[in-house]
Amino acid sequence: MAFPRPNHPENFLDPLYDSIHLSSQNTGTHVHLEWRRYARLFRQPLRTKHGVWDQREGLVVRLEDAQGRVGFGEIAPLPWFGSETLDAAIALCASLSAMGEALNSQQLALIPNTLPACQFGLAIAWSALHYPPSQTPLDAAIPPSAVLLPTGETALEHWQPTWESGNHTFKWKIGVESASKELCTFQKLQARLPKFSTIRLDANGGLSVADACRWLEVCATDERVEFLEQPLAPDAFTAMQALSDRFPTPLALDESVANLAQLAACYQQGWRGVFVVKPAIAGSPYRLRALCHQHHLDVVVSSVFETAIARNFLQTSLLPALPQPLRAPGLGTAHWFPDDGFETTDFASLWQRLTPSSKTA
Ligand SMILES: O=C(O)CCC(=O)c1ccccc1C(=O)O
Ligand SMILES: [Mg+2]
Repeated sequence: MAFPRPNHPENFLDPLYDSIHLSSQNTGTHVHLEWRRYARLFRQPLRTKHGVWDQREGLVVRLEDAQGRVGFGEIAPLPWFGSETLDAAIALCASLSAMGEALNSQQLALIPNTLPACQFGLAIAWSALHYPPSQTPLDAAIPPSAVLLPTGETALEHWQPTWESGNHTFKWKIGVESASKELCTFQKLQARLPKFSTIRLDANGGLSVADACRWLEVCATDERVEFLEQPLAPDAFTAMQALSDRFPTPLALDESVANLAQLAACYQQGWRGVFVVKPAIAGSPYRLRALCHQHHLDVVVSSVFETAIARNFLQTSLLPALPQPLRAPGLGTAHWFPDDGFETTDFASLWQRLTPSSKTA
């Protein structure tokens, strides 16, 4: 069983479900929470409009119930993208773990929407308690992930191994240097990428309307461009609607839809383009799944550089539960890290290597 069924007690994190079913015998079962910090250096820093990022920090969480069952989860906040901070996540974990025997599914279901990465991380740990993580998705065909290329000219030398490994969708960051310089580099990239590749351009909200138009004019002449992601800042929603009406290349929202409330709001305001969703910072994965089905959203499930714990959940549980057919997920980021042991699917051994939180908090 890859994903809790609608109607199943394990769907407890759905607030609607909770209000109806929290009286079930499940509520009384207490769990014990522990968490440990991790930090991973990138092989090379990632440059985006938001700045230079050189280290991914997060938490691995571990739930154990009275029967000795164990489930691992991961809290990987991205504060510069609008999620809570790592300190806020640690404070929540400290307060939940201090509850001792009083901690049960009800408290986990009450994590506020201001802590979306915590909602996600503890939901997947709860799920893993009941359904041991599998290594393979059960029912759906998951296309190979898009692979994130280095920013700038370095991309020109880095796409080939990806192509040879069978991933033909590339993602490239723009909006970092001047549009003229980046358009020039893009021309070289266009000349080198094979005919049957797919290109995603991600501006991280960093373009002016004028530069976005220059990019979209170029994109219109290259059918390999799948979409232009977040050309303008999130507050320029109306201008992005206007751009998407004016040019043939689809636009995708990312920063604009960092959490579930923003995702629902953009849909309500009429966005029918692509939604790049980062489940690890969006909130409850059950509510995310429900929203995607309810509105038939055109989503790309995207990485926030999580470890194998969160990524395994995305690949084996969430992706198969989303509306099919799927766009290529944006989970091709593991190659950004050296061989540091965080890509293992032996979560217990990963946990063992981390320092207990009493020594770091
Ligand atoms: O979506 C992908 O394909 C890769 C992930 C990615 O680009 C990303 C990773 C971490 C933080 C922000 C972003 C982003 O899409 O802006
Ligand atoms: Mg993006």
